[in-house]
Amino acid sequence: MATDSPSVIATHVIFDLDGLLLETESIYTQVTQSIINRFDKIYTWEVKSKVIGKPPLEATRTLLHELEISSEQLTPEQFLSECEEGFNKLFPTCVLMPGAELLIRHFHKLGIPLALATSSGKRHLDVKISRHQEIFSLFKVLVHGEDPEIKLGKPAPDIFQIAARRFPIPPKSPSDVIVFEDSFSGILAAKAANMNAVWIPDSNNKPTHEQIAIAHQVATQLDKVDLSMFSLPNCS
Ligand SMILES: O=c1[nH]cc([C@@H]2O[C@H](COP(=O)(O)O)[C@@H](O)[C@H]2O)c(=O)[nH]1
Ligand SMILES: [Mg+2]
Repeated sequence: MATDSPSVIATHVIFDLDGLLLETESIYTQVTQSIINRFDKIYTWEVKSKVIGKPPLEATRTLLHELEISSEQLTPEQFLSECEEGFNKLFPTCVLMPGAELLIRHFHKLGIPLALATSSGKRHLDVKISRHQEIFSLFKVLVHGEDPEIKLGKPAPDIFQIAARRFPIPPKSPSDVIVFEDSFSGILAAKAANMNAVWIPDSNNKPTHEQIAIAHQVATQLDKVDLSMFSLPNCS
């Protein structure tokens, strides 16, 4: 029988980190551009949209391939090591994305348990959240990209499945989980985990119609997501 009421009743939430909760993507862009300048390359959003969300080595391989920089010119490992100086200087300064704090506190008040699932390595994760300890203390689970249980990074589902398993009381089904992501790799990973995929792409990232159709919902900002489709009250 047809019904207007939503069929999903979400009980658990998993958030991505970079570009979703924290404004770190401009830092990645700035540091990357400073390194590829010597090859006369530009880090466009067309390239960046294929890179974001993947674990560091995989992301760097994609980057160098897309920019046609050969491993004779620069290896992925050399690139990552050159990034460290800029990352160490800039990550501690990163700020929360608009709506992030409001939505996190909204779920917390509703008693919905929260997990963080980031492709970022452990040390970078710690530096990024160092200025935001209070808000990240509301998360029950933190999974970073170097977790030994992760066999494959996003767009594979591993990181979201691991995060779901680690909740003190895990969800009864993956379809009870909402995943919030800013990258298309992350949306594919959430879908592969059979979870609800909510996409908040960067305003510079122009998703195709085919990509939009894959997400359960696409919104411009975290506090503008319509939670009624998951049987939850919206942020006021
Ligand atoms: O311009 C970039 N943005 C993002 C990444 C990669 O994307 C990850 C962000 O993952 P997430 O959004 O899943 O936290 C970073 O750790 C990094 O591996 C990158 O390499 N370059
Ligand atoms: Mg992200």
